[in-house]
Amino acid sequence: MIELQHVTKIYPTSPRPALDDVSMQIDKGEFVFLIGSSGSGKSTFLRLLLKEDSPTKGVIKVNDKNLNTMSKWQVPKLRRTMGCVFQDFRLLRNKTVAENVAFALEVINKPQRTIKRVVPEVLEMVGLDGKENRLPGELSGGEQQRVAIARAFVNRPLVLLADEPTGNLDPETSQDIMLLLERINRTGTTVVMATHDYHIVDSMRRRVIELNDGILSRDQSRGVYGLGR
Ligand SMILES: Nc1ncnc2c1ncn2[C@@H]1O[C@H](COP(=O)(O)OP(=O)(O)OP(=O)(O)O)[C@@H](O)[C@H]1O
Repeated sequence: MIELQHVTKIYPTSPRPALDDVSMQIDKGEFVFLIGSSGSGKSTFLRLLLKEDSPTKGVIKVNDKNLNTMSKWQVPKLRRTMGCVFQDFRLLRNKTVAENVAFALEVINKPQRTIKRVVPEVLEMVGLDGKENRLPGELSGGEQQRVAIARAFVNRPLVLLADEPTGNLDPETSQDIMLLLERINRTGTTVVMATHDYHIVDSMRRRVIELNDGILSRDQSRGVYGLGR
């Protein structure tokens, strides 16, 4: 599903590699935590998967497609197979909950009748039915993140990439968001989540991949945040 072979990323302005000879494989349906201190390369890893940037060396494959040799016109198709969720929600402030989710389908030219059918379905799934006409500013942080997850999932991506999705939420709301991500994972969607939240990692016991100054320092199934915790 996701494969990295000896991937190195060196930014022109920075002498130290952001990723240094990283190899790994993530299979369909896995739930993976990507951990590591600030600057260890987690966001770089996610950006390379989305082909927002290219590796300096090495090969990245998503769904058996080599990203290095993929032509420009194939990139939107690649991105359609990957939903993204961020710490800061990134919702459109002047669109309602339903419009935010519908927008993700409009930009890929889904027919209106499909949009009318699937938007309420996904909003119900994330627990937001009854709030479809609210603006993001009229929602709590946890509810805003649910909208962002609905938007990322509405097109049933193969992979959900989440960069610190609970970073702005209190512990209880974070737990609710994790239950939702687990539910999405149970539908067969691979979830890769970068996080600093050790409570969540320790309580879920999923695969943990740790980066340390760009080097893959740990890959553990049913892992915890810090060894010896
Ligand atoms: N566009 C860029 N240009 C130059 N250097 C960069 C760029 N983006 C990231 N870096 C550097 O690459 C390294 C890895 O950064 P990255 O953002 O991937 O880390 P991270 O693990 O996601 O950090 P955080 O947990 O703080 O989000 C850091 O040393 C950072 O300064």
